[in-house]
Amino acid sequence: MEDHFSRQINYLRIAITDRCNLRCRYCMPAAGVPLKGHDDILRLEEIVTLARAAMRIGINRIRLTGGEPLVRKNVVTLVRELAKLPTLKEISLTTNGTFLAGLAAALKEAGLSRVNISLDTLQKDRYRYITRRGNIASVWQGIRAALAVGLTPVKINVVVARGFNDDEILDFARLAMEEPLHIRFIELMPIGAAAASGCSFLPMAEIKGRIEAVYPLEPLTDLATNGPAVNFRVAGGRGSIGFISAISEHFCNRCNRLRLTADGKLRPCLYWDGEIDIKGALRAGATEEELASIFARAVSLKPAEHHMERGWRQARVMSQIGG
Ligand SMILES: Nc1nc2c(ncn2[C@@H]2O[C@H](COP(=O)(O)OP(=O)(O)OP(=O)(O)O)[C@@H](O)[C@H]2O)c(=O)[nH]1
Ligand SMILES: C[S@@+](CC[C@H](N)C(=O)[O-])C[C@H]1O[C@@H](n2cnc3c(N)ncnc32)[C@H](O)[C@@H]1O
Ligand code: SF4
Ligand code: SF4
Repeated sequence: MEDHFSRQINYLRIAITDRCNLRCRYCMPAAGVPLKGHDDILRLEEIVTLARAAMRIGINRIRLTGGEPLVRKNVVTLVRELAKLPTLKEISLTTNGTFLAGLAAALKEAGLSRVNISLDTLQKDRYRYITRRGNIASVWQGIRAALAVGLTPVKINVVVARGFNDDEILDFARLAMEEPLHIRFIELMPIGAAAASGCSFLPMAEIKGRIEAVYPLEPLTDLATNGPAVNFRVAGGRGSIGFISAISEHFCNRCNRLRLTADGKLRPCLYWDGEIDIKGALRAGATEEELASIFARAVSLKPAEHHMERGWRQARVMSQIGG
């Protein structure tokens, strides 16, 4: 369905849980966030019903996120049920990768198309510092498993902050030379815990400049995605590189998405705080057609662009929105 700014909205990001086994400094406070009660979270069959309704307004790609989507029980069953939706073209997943090794084969078999895996450092001790508890070896096992079972292209999400991990930009670029991985450098957004984390913004032009000084980049258009990244091939490399510059060069003019939070709110935009309580309508007995009209209303409320320069005054943190 087209929105008021002639953008085709065909992609739904579903946060299937607000829980996470990690506490990445730019995403969540150390103590975590107050979690929703069991009854407040959408049940798996409710997620499938809402996804089916979303298909009626032209959604044909779904990404599961969170929180950490792989801590949700029965995530494989959810993927299997979603994969049965006749007009769905793709189901993908954004994960921290720590539980992926044990689930990759089952997820692939259930119908998952591909995974994006978050990894902000290649250093063991720094990984534990950034995530406040994670074990980097488990992420690498997840990456290897994803490649082995064909959850490809495997994309690695690297949020870059000055003085935090920017000394590893070239190490990540080298990874794109050596491995069949798509490495995406992401500008830090001032959402949720980011401001209080002490992490400081590094503009994409600087990140890209540092890479290009060593590794020549050629524009790449054939990567299967309409997402926010601008992509490049690294001359002579096995992988590729993408840049997600949400602040310095935002991509809102080609926005294609809606978000559904774990507690059943539709968010027309990552940044704006306007939310529609679609869970309330679902539990009050709305028909699929009525639910589809709520999705259509969310599309009609999409803003032209974000205003992250105004900072963040909302109660939600990134893990509650799904990124
Ligand atoms: N500003 C903004 N950032 C987004 C949006 N969608 C995703 N991001 C950010 O982009 C980064 C990567 O997100 P992913 O979950 O991997 O999703 P994606 O980049 O859309 O995925 P692909 O379909 O593989 O391109 C995260 O930091 C997200 O918060 C968006 O609509 N607006
Ligand atoms: C909120 S996480 C949820 C999925 C999963 N737990 C993971 O980490 O991939 C989704 C994405 O948002 C990114 N993210 C979180 N906070 C961010 C921020 N302040 N700015 C930019 N990206 C952020 C994460 O790095 C991750 O790639
Ligand atoms: S970025 Fe993902 S893994 Fe890290 S705390 Fe947020 S939700 Fe958890
Ligand atoms: S910030 Fe909002 S309008 Fe911009 S790309 Fe993200 S969801 Fe779309």
